[in-house]
Amino acid sequence: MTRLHVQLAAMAAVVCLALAPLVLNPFSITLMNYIGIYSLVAIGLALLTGVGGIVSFGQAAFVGVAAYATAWVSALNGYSPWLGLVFGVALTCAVAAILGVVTLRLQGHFLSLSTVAWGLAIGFLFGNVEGLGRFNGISSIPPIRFGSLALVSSAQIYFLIWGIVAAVLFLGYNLLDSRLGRAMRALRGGNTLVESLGINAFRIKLVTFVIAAFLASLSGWLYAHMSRFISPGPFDAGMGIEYLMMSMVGGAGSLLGGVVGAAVVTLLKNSVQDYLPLIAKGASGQLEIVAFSALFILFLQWARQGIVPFVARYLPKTKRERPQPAPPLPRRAQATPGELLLKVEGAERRFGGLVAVNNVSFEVRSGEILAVIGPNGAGKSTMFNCLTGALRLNKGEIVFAGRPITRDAQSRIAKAGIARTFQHVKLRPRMSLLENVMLGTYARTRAGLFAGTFRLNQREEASARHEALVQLERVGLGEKPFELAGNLPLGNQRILEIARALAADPALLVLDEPAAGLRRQEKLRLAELLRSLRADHLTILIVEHDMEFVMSLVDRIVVLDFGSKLCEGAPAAIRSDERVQEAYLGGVA
Ligand SMILES: Nc1ncnc2c1ncn2[C@@H]1O[C@H](COP(=O)(O)OP(=O)(O)OP(=O)(O)O)[C@@H](O)[C@H]1O
Repeated sequence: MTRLHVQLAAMAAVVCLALAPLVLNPFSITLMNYIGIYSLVAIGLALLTGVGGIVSFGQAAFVGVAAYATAWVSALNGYSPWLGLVFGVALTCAVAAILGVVTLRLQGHFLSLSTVAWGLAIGFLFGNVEGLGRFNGISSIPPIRFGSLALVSSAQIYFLIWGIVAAVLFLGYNLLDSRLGRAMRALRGGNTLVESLGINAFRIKLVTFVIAAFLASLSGWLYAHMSRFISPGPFDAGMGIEYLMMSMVGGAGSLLGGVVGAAVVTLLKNSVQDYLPLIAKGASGQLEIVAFSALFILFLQWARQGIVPFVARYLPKTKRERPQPAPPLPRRAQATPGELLLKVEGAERRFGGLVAVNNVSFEVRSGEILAVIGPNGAGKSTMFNCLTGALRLNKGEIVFAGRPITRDAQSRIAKAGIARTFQHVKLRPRMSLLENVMLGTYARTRAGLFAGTFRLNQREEASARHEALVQLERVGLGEKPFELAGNLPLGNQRILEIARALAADPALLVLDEPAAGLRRQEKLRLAELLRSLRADHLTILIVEHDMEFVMSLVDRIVVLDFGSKLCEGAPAAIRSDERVQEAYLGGVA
């Protein structure tokens, strides 16, 4: 399947949607309108929950904020619904930004629970504010107007609703395929991965959160002016759960899944309401919820990943063109070989009473490969994490390229030129090799939200794509750039991480046990790659267990034992040092 096929399918869908009001009865058109309105919220949730991994139960509250805002502006104060749109969107985004700043630093379940809390709180607010009509709501909301044309009938507002849904899908897919979108898709890999790429994880979460709220606000605005009456019910916590259900049914992480999920849940609910009274006379009110929940549980059992990803598995994959040469991305000024690049002075890190790193000092000079070795628990990883900003030192100082970085955030350290790999590989398995490596170019590129959504980033994207391909070829993985990273064997996954780090154009490459879990042939390939990188004057700091691997590769070695530096020197000297043999090498030396 080519890009042309995808475009033709999208055009066919647009034509079908455009013709639908001609063949559908008014009831079905109204149902379609609701599906469109719900889709906007579910697309936002696909971004927030499916892509970003932030489970929110509170989106209905954002729909409500915009619906009440526009009703207040237009019905209670007599201004245009368009002013209501501006006010509703601005207010919702502001509320989301404040809630996001307060809650998005929470981790895991606590974050989701906080969405329940504010979802409930905002929902209750609507029913208790005198000026918003309490539980009676606000009526006589005017219709949206285009000049003299008022969108009164459901067939009239249909085109506006679905026009917005189509635009949101188009722009949303542009966004996902951009620098910012890739950063959003990396969020599920955890903060450490994201920050190690020079990305401010909190800022990306906040942007994603506000975008989802923005889409909910569009939905709220349309809802208020379509139904012309609002009350707290449609914005309560129950509806918040339903939106989440829609995005999961359609396929969390798939924007199109948001639309499919909204359609399936709305139609299913409608059918349950229609047919249940025939089966259980009299008790249908409560049974409806039971029947609906049972269907959802069955769905979770059998098609957990959602409808769109399930169907997509059986469709032919879109063929992509190999990236073409493009103007290179900016490069950083590299230190001259032999120049002092990194200086660690009196580093100390404690965990409670345990001193994991104790008064450790060493230097790395530009162009060399330095290994930090030591027995299990010697403090290598802790030292490594302090260097990259994942942990803070309790005492001591780290100076990189002449600048103290001791208290810098991880993303700032990454931007300064330290690129890392992980002991336990951190890749995005559902992203291609090329996209994984493109993540490494984040700090070298600039395109933001606007440029990404409106495709004003194409020159920079072409450069980033080509840079990623160059790095893939450099490490020997250039043959199948569109393969999914999760399909690679472990050895190649480790090498792919190195390519991603190289795409950042680092001044210092830090590798955390790169040979762990590799077979002999894979280790030889890795050593060959690292030698070729040294030939390119790259500076490498390596934490490794495999002595054979380290001895034949590196220029100097620092040995840690029980958190302290035991000694430092060339591999031959370290190999023959009795203290090292005793502490660590044992029979290997
Ligand atoms: N987050 C933590 N909380 C408490 N103790 C920790 C933490 N991280 C590490 N430690 C302790 O600090 C000491 C040094 O651990 P570290 O992981 O840095 O050693 P290492 O040399 O990397 O070991 P390995 O080779 O097994 O990875 C160990 O005693 C470890 O138990």
